[in-house]
Amino acid sequence: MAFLKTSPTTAAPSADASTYVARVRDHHRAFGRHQVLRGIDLDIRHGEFVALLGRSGCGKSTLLRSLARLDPTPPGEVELHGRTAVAFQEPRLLPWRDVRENVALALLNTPEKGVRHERAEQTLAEVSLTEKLHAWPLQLSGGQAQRVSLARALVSNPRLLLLDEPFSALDALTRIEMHQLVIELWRHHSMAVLIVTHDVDEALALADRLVVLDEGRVARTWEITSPRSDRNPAKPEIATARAEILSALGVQPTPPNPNRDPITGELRNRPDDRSGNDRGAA
Ligand SMILES: Nc1ncnc2c1ncn2[C@@H]1O[C@H](COP(=O)(O)OP(=O)(O)OP(=O)(O)O)[C@@H](O)[C@H]1O
Repeated sequence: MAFLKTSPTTAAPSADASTYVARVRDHHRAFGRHQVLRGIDLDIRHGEFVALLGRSGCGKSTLLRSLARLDPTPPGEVELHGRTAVAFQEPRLLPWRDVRENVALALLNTPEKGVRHERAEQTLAEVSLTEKLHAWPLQLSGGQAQRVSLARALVSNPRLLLLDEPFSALDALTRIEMHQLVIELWRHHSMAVLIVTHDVDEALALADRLVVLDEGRVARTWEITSPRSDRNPAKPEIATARAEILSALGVQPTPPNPNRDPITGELRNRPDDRSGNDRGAA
């Protein structure tokens, strides 16, 4: 049974306009004489969850900004079929607006204030923040602020949600909660997601396809076919992909510890624990 399929191709399989939400073709981007993107080819299909990895400074955020239309892109290089929205590592909330207003501000094209507020309230309920509608951003925890940021991105019902290292400032347990939340939101909204992350395990836990950038191009992609509930890093298939991805990133892989809980990261059995509590029925 193939849990995991690795692909040596340099780009995603091509798709026609009805199947992709974004198509990037031979995309270049330079800052002065510094050429950052050198011919990116990437398709993102509707409803797909893609993780973008690469060494620091390789151009991940630059590509994300092109997809978000935050930077100018040459005609034909970045084609989008549907609305995009972005959430960044820092929640970037306006401190002088309450939580509901921060989310409603993403609906500037909706003239009726009551409708904006109603949609903001619905989206904040999806991220379990109904009780914080009238809180100020400074009163929120880091995880709550990031939930507001997600709600602000989702309220316009994007077809492509772009996440730029959204969880890297959060503690381990909050990150796990946020992973579960993002998967729920992704399923519920039937949108595509592109997440930029440095964390290979996060990418393996979340994404259907992992894309590694190197020297301004797509160096390699991995298609992950196993269900998310079955992506234990100790499994040989996942461990192999992990090692390949780390190698593509130029990192010496460390073997996964079979005694470490894949979800919480905690050690389940110490080496000297001979109680057999965790061995199950023979
Ligand atoms: N507005 C800008 N002006 C000049 N140089 C820029 C600008 N934005 C990005 N760069 C440069 O482009 C390169 C790629 O930056 P980018 O932020 O896309 O990398 P990254 O892969 O997201 O890095 P990291 O993982 O560290 O966040 C870097 O060398 C960066 O200094």
